[in-house]
Amino acid sequence: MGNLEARKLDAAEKDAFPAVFGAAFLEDTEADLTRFRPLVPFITALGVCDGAEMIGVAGHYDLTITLPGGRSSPLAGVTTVGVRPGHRRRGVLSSLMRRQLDDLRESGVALAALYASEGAIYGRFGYGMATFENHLSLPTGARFRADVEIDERPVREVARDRALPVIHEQHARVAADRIGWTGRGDGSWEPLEHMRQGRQGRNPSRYALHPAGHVIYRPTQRWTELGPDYQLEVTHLVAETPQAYAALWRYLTEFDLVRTVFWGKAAINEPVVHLLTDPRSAEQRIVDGLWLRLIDVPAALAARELPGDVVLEVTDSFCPWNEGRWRLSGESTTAPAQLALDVADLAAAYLGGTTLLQLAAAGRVRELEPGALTAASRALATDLPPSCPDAF
Ligand SMILES: CC(=O)SCCNC(=O)CCNC(=O)[C@H](O)C(C)(C)COP(=O)(O)OP(=O)(O)OC[C@H]1O[C@@H](n2cnc3c(N)ncnc32)[C@H](O)[C@@H]1OP(=O)(O)O
Repeated sequence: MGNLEARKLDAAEKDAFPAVFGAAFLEDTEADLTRFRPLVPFITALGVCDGAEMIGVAGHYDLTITLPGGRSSPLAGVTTVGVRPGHRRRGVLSSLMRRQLDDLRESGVALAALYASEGAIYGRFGYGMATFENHLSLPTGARFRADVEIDERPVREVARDRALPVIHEQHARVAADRIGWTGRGDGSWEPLEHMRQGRQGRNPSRYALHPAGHVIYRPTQRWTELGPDYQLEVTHLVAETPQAYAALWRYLTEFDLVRTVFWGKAAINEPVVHLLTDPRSAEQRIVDGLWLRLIDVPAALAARELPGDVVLEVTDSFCPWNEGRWRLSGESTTAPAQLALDVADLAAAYLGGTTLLQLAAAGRVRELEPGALTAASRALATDLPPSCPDAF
């Protein structure tokens, strides 16, 4: 194998991009590639070639993310990372990550985030687990408490093209104050959502609108000797009020033929559990969600406008420009460090999804001056945990 240097792909080279990504995920039939191609124009793509053959790719979308405090920050939504089987464990991914983070730094983006296919891949590149998601299942017929208030205006099934404008408006209003929610301004959301529909034999999505919320879901039809055993898989559920939220869940849990409603991207504190007479009827499993990378530590800290003034000693072996002492405000300092941590752990705590106290309990954060750990942990913590309902 020759030179493994990653480089930016021009428009013509990007034609090869879907086939490499598809090969990496063993999803490269013509139908797979056709579904994926409309996304390519939205992706800033990097590739690694072995001679004339492209063997590895990585890309990103230009997204935004809502930070604690309500500010929206640019976010590189890292996506479509893959190396062809037969070319792995020789540094192709490392070369792609190197180039991607260098390019993003040069373009002035302070944050990158991704969903990891496997949990052991991205920590070495300075990504930390910043949000968690809840694989939540509810049996249909789960009873709501008698005092739950429901916005009784009807929920209606609507065709995709009529639903999307309403969905985008509702999402934008709600996303503005939900920590971790990504913005859809680059136009990639619609082709992404469309691409997922037929993926891995899934049924098309259905769109149900309420005047103050919506749910997008996919049914799976199954019949057993005892009758129907359908599942509804929610992919998006957005409500502008608690009463609309209750209306959407009632809609989902009262479906004829359906036995289970599943949502893989529920929040870890998903309010539906508090609507139920028997909260145990909700099955919940917490897994990692967004992995966040602070590409520019001082800019990222400044964007959060944190209270308190603790001095952090940050290590970052993959992006050494971040190493050094930083105040929580993002200002560089020569004052003695009060807390020492790696950039991946600062990223994990950055949106409030993990606290520094939790990380310290695992030995990942060292307190150098008494009191500094609690002060910094409180400064970064948020009242509600972050979540991110969009996949990319
Ligand atoms: C955001 C997303 O798109 S996530 C999707 C990621 N893609 C996939 O899962 C598709 C299937 N897998 C692949 O295409 C490849 O195996 C990749 C992209 C995960 C890794 O590519 P490679 O070129 O083999 O990685 P590379 O050789 O640069 O490995 C760098 C280091 O990460 C480690 N590593 C790589 N992949 C994995 C893994 N899946 N699990 C654990 N460690 C891994 C390597 O062992 C190596 O460690 P070292 O530095 O200690 O030797």
